[in-house]
Amino acid sequence: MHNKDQICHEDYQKTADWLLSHTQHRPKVAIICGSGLGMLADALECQDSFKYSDIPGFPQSTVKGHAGRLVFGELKGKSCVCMQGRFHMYEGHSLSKVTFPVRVFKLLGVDTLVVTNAAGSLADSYNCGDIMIIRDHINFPGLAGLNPLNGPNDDMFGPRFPPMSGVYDKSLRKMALDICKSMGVSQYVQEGVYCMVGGPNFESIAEARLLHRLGVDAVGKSLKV
Ligand SMILES: O=P(O)(O)O[C@H]1O[C@H](CO)[C@@H](O)[C@H]1O
Ligand SMILES: Nc1nc2[nH]cnc2c(=O)[nH]1
Repeated sequence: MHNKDQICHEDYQKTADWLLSHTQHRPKVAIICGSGLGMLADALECQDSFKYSDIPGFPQSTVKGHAGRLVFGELKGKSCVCMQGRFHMYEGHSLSKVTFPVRVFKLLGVDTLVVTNAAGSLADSYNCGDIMIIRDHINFPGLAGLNPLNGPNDDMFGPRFPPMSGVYDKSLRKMALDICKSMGVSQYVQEGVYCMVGGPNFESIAEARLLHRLGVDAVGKSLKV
């Protein structure tokens, strides 16, 4: 049994099957391109690209500047899939819609997810335009009970009580930092704690102070895990 907001396994599978029958790519890596990063998808070679509105079951992007396209292709010879635009809670999507693509990616065979988004920095040492690699997160809506994992658990996607202690893979974080060093841009790269808030308003000064005191380095309205 599920209510009208809940999405069942067959719904994810239908979308995954549609995609698998419309592209030869079999990506192991998915990249969610946040605001301003959609051009990364344009760099993929041998592209197969689908408008979200053409993909059965896919939510629609309403944010200005988000192209609303799913792009399959090769990056440095590796097959990957990029979301040009993500879904946010403040757009009115249920959390199961916000996370719908990630579960579809799992069914496509993806085992590595790269999430990116625009965020506001709170750490004293950060400069405007810096890139922060996420080491850990605080999911404020999640702490208050607004969690995409609410409802019956689908064991195919993971356990009922998933640990959150190692979700931002240490070796991938090190790899990202090493690459930035080799490119000579490591002075713009930080590692820190990301906090998700519901939005759509930006934080008040008191809220920003509170988050800073809680150890938040960057804040945004994009759900991570
Ligand atoms: O990069 P995306 O996912 O668009 O999200 C970021 O940009 C939005 C507007 O500032 C916020 O939702 C923030 O999290
Ligand atoms: N302060 C702040 N800056 C942002 N930049 C992009 N998203 C956000 C946000 O949610 N808060």
